[in-house]
Parts: sequence; C-alpha cells; structure tokens
Amino acid sequence: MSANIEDEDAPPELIDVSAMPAEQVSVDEEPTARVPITLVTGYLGAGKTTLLNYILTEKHGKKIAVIMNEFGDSMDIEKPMTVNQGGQEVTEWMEVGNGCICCSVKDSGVMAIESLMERRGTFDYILLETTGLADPGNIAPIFWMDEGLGSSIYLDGIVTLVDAKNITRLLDEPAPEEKAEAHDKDHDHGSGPVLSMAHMQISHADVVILNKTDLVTEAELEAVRDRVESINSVAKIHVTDHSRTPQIEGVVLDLHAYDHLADLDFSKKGHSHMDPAISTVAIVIPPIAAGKVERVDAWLRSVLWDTTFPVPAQSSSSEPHPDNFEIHRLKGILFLDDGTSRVIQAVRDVFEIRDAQPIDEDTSKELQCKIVLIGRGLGSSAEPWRESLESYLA
Ligand SMILES: Nc1nc2c(ncn2[C@@H]2O[C@H](COP(=O)(O)OP(=O)(O)OP(=O)(O)O)[C@@H](O)[C@H]2O)c(=O)[nH]1
Ligand SMILES: [Zn+2]
Repeated sequence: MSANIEDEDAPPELIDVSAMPAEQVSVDEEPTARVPITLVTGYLGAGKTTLLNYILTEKHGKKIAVIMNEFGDSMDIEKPMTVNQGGQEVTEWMEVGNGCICCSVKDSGVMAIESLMERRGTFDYILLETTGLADPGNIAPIFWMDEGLGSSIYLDGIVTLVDAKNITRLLDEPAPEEKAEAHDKDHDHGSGPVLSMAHMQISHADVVILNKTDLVTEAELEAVRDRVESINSVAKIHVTDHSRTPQIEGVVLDLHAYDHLADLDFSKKGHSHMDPAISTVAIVIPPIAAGKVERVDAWLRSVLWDTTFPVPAQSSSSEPHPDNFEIHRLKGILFLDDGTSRVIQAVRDVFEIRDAQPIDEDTSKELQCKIVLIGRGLGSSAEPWRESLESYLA
C-alpha cells in the first residue's frame, strides 16, 4: 500500500522541533547518510540476546553493528576483550563471520554508539539491545533530542521480545522494586494499577515478538497474544521459538515504523478484556484544512504536556472526558485539504509533526486522519478524544 518502503530517502530526522530554533527545524541534510537503528527491548531473559545472536549468525547480506547489553554472556561467539572508558565498560568492536560487528556494553548504549560512529562506513544498520529493565520511552527520545546522534542515526523502530511463559505474571504482579523505579519519577501516575516495566516495553513496541512459545500451550499463547494486543493494538506481532524470526527484514530491520502510518491496522480495536493499566485509543476524523495543523499541534501540546483536554467549544458526548490520563506513545497521520499529509510521532511528551511522504494510494479509498494513542487512563472509548480534537479544530 504505502509505497515508501523502498524509497531512496531515509525518513527525515526526528527532532524535538519545539526545542529548536526555527531555522534549524527544516534543515534536511543528506538524509541518506544516516544509519537506521532498531532498539531491541524486552524484560529480563525474554530472548533479546538470543535474537541478536541469531541475526549475527544468519546470512542476510547486511552489515549490522550489534550492541549487546552486559547480560549478554550467553553469546556463543567469543567474548571480546573488555576495555574501560570513563568508568563505563565498552567492549571492543569485534568482526563476526557474516560481516557484522558486535560489542557488548554496560549501562546505556549511547557511548557504544559514539564509539561505533568512528567506524562509520563499515556497517549499514545498528541493533541496540537495551537492558531488560530499561524503559524504551527513556531511550527512544535520545535519538530525537541528541543533535549529534540525530544527525547520523535515525530510529527505525522498537522491537519488544515477550517471554510467553512469564509475561502474564509480570503484567499482573509488578515486582516491588519495579514499582519504585517504574519509569520516570517526574510523572505523577495518579491512582490505578501500577505499570510494570513490561507494560512500558510492550506499549512502546512497533513490533512484538512472542518468544519462548515452546514453553506454553496454544491456549496460553493465545491468551498472551490477546493480552499484548490489549496493551498495544498497533504493534505487529510475530511468534517465535528461540527468537528465530521467519525473516529479519521487516521483522527486526527496516521497520520504517516512523515513516508511514497510513497502513496502521485498526481492526484489532475493541478487545473484550482490556489490560487494566494501558490501552489504545484511535481517533479518526475527516481530512482537515491545511491551516489547522497549528491547532493540532496546540491540541497535542495540551494532551501530551499538560495532560488536559483543551476546553472544547461544545460538548455533546455523554461520555466524560478522561481526566487522569498519561499518554506513552502516539502516532498519527493527517490528510490536508491541499492534498499533502503530515505524520505525527510522540514518545511520551516528545513529539513532532512533519511532512509525510506522498502516498500513491488508489483515490477510490477515502482518506481519513488517524491518531492512535497508547497510554494509561485513556478510557474505553475514543469518542471524547475525537470530540475534543474536532471541536478544537472547528
Ligand atoms: N525454552 C526456550 N528458551 C529460550 C528461548 N529463547 C531464549 N531462551 C533462553 O532464555 C535465556 C535468556 O535468553 P537471552 O536471549 O539471554 O535473554 P535476554 O532477553 O537477552 O536477557 P537479559 O539480557 O538478561 O535481559 C537463555 O538461556 C536462552 O537460551 C525460547 O524460545 N525457548
Ligand atoms: Zn540479553
């Protein structure tokens, strides 16, 4: 459908435009020079390192730089020498048989990426394994905000490994130490179910890999799939045993999760057993006037930054507006009356609206603006959200 996948142009740089001087916002320098990065997340032991080892040993014709976290000692390749740089351990880059290079790091992978960039040209893709307790919502914005990294790397997508055997327990009973750490402390989570890190990792995913399926029955697997879909109904789901994905491209690599959103699948809405903590809401409205993009921006600032609905011009819905919500992930596409379109991307409170690649869709299909929100306390209906946005744009 959306024909951009093979496009020569890498997607535009993800920048927090609100934090930058206006003249820098539209700078578009050599987008093809930037290297895509996929973040591989998932709870402790879900199979992240197994996945990376699989990719490092498969034939795929790509030169991938793989950054493993410190727990990656199950690597069945020779463990490289560890060097210490400024108190943080970064192991040296090691060539692997299929043309990839690999290193394992302690703490954040940002330093490893910086050391990696000195080897630019020797690889064309980066895979970063986050530690099992990392909240990808804290990592993804680095690639949007950090000007140095942002000019050489772009975020291709977030892949979350799910341990099919343990995930239900993790979602139901967040460990006490996790509660204390549960993502950033600046956010007031208000009352309600405590979000585990497992929730965060699933809710930020563009792709979910349901792994360890050899350890569960088919019925258990379906229950896990339902649970995952109820937390994040837009992520693509793949089922694996020992992280052996059916293919690598399109599953782990080349996700283009941030370039085109017109083909988002909304058909999985309306789950009977929503996860109590996190849910997905999709706002669908007709194309808007080109002059209204600024209003959409203002509406987003209100819901993402102030977590309040802008006062609606009128309220006709019988459903009350959620008043204690938190949006962790938002994606959207706007079709404008001048024939152009815009993509909206947000991870937590960092967001941007930028020009979308033209879509050569058959014109018989009616274009609709769509905004998908994943978060907490969003309510069971998209109606109050749609109403708020539409009346704000009116
Ligand atoms: N039975 C079974 N075991 C698996 C599967 N995938 C991975 N494992 C095992 O689970 C253990 C943990 O896998 P890893 O790949 O190290 O997990 P990880 O997510 O990298 O773990 P951390 O980095 O510690 O968070 C290893 O012993 C793997 O061999 C699977 O599909 N089935
Ligand atoms: Zn690992």
